[in-house]
Amino acid sequence: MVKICCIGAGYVGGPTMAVIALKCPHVEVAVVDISVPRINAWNSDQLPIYEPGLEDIVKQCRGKNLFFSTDVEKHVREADIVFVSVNTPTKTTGLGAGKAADLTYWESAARMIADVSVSDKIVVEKSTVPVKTAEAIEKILMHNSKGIKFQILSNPEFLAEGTAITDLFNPDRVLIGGRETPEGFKAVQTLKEVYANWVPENQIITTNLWSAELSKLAANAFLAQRISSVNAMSALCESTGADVTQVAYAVGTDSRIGPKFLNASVGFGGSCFQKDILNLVYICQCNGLPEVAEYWKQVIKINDYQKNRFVNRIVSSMFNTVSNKKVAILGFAFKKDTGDTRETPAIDVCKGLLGDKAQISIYDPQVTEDQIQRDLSMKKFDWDHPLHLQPMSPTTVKQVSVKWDAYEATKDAHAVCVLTEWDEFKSLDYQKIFDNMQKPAFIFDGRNVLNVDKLREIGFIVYSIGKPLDAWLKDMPAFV
Ligand SMILES: NC(=O)C1=CN([C@@H]2O[C@H](COP(=O)(O)OP(=O)(O)OC[C@H]3O[C@@H](n4cnc5c(N)ncnc54)[C@H](O)[C@@H]3O)[C@@H](O)[C@H]2O)C=CC1
Ligand SMILES: O=C(O)[C@H]1O[C@H](OP(=O)(O)OP(=O)(O)OC[C@H]2O[C@@H](n3ccc(=O)[nH]c3=O)[C@H](O)[C@@H]2O)[C@H](O)[C@@H](O)[C@@H]1O
Repeated sequence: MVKICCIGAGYVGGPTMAVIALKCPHVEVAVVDISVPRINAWNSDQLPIYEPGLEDIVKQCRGKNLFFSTDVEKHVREADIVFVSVNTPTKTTGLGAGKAADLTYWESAARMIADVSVSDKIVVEKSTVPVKTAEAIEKILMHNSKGIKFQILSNPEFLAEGTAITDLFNPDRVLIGGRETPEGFKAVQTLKEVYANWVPENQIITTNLWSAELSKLAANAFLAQRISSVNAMSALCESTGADVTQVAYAVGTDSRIGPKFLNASVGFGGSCFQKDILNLVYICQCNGLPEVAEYWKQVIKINDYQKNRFVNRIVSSMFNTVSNKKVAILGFAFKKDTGDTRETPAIDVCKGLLGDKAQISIYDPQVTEDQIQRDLSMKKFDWDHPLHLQPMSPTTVKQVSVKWDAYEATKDAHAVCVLTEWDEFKSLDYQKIFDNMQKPAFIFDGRNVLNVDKLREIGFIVYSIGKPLDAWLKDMPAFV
């Protein structure tokens, strides 16, 4: 029986390995992690991450050919293929701080693999890493290997949170990069055979190592660039009376451009887009390509601009101050169908409003109060380290309260902001919400999910990203 071990039981390691276990009953899969609470949760009824469809698969396979364990060394030693899916955060100090990828966790995993191995292994980069990381990993493994042979493959993951299981079941492609040597080709073939259990062969792309590593950074950069492009247009739409949804539709029907990923928003979030682009920018700078670096940096700048613009729009609409006003935040996760808050635009919007002394009342169907308080008090990039290295008990931000109900959160509020596109926000009773709010009652829709005409009929002053402005908003000084 082929044995697979995955180091890192996170948003990627957990779902990816669960699907491999489901699709390959003849393969034994162990997912290991240094975080005891995380592994305990994987072995319980309350999985550590919320992902539609995941629980069913884990229940089907756990204890049969899918195991979660903190005994990292044992499972690595026994495995034929070792996936490494650990954190690759942005460096916060030292050389490349604020841009470069911090490979501390990757390096320690590689050293441990070299230490404990007693047989040849294929080591697979599943984490997103800077191009040429495989070279460094190879050096660590080779210099510590006591004669054991390792083949390094790059097999970046393209799943998106909230749709991870369907993405893994029907990936647009699986990408495998390896050394162009007989041993390298053989290793690529071995991994290809695993995926071929459910992915059509013509969708399994094989490349050299560097192309695979760079393609992952490139794909995320292209995706984020689309959002920044449409968000840049949204600002122009508001100034001109064009409607960004209509513009995006008209542009997206061009088959060369395509309709997906053109939803204007309060800004993109998630653990990877910003981190990976910053990393790309750093790599370009290190390779003497400042113009290319500047080009990609602009994607982040527009994203920051969009988040600031949203906060400024709220404050300027509300007589230029939100001091002591209650602002209800609907949605804190970085997108719907996930409880993940990493780099969610809600953090920046809330911090911006808190900076203007607002009282904030937050409701999200999947995010806990502890997580929200943690996010609002944590330093930039601290969130992307293993749990046990994060601040233990967050300082409570006093002007923030967290509710378990949208009606409770919006009661007596001066304004409501929709920051995540949860489906349930579309069908709330907005008449009831309006009746219980201070007047004038404002709604700022950062996701363009609400029925603007209906809200205006009820009496709300409505702002929707990239849509023609209410007369009220037009008359307010444009601090945006
Ligand atoms: N979250 C996502 O949707 C995607 C993430 N990625 C990439 O995958 C990688 C992992 O991301 P996530 O799963 O989101 O992170 P995560 O933070 O959810 O999981 C990483 C896990 O690795 C564990 N870990 C760290 N060092 C370890 C070590 N030395 N030994 C054992 N366990 C260790 C941590 O405790 C943590 O549970 C990152 O490089 C990310 O860029 C790629 C595609 C999608
Ligand atoms: O490397 C990664 O981590 C992953 O990053 C993204 O996946 P994810 O961040 O989970 O979610 P997306 O659906 O891409 O959304 C990212 C952010 O962009 C926002 N977004 C997305 C699409 C859109 O049209 N507009 C928009 O504002 C979302 O609300 C969210 O905040 C990519 O889509 C995955 O392919 C990739 O594997």
